[in-house]
Amino acid sequence: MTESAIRLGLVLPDILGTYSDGGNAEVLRLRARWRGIAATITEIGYHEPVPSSLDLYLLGGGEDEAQALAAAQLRAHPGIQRAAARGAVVFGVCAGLQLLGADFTTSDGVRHRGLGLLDAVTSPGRQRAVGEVVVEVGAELGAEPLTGFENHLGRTRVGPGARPLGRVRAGTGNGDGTEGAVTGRVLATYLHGPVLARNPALADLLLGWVLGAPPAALPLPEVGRLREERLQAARRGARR
Ligand SMILES: NC(=O)CC[C@H](N)C(=O)O
Repeated sequence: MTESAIRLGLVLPDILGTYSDGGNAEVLRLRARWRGIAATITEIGYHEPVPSSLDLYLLGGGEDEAQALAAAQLRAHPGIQRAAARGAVVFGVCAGLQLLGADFTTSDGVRHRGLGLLDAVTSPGRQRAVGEVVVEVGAELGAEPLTGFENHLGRTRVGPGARPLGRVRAGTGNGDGTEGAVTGRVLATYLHGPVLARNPALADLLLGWVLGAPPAALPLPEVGRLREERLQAARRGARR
């Protein structure tokens, strides 16, 4: 990062905005600000140019049709792909995860090309995955279990060019016991919440990638207590 402020890009919030995933940008901005680091959010609307100059791009969830529109738009205006090639961070949620992959097939059976930033392919499952999710993640991603909720039909196969974020302990995730995908600085998950509000360690991991070093600790005991409650509730639900 060369500038003093972190430049966050909220990609197509007008069509990729289900379940308040846009809140992830706000969480990053606040967690930077609480440490005295300025951050700006650029909303990149449909039909607007997609800048390649930002530090971190966020893509949220969306219905099949919105997702197909978004993929076509972002392939035609490859600002994110150019930014990723020079090391910018890209973070996707649900439809965002699916369209960062090589391709995805929507529920009508139509296959769409993705942005090709993740070695992942998505096809429709037999039924929608809806509910709370708990994911165990490894030390390289902070080792804190992830919590969130999911609502998607697609099932995602992560290829050898990427790796899943972790193993599902409750819920469906990718559909094969794994959840999400990561390669280099491109990271994506099925979890809504907004997921970065529920999982501050994941928010700080992304900020650390932008800053070049992990940000200073930010103790917020209330957030920790809420997390513990949600994790316990989801685990209890999974045993039922
Ligand atoms: N919540 C979402 O983003 C849904 C993604 C995709 N349309 C699916 O159903 O699989």
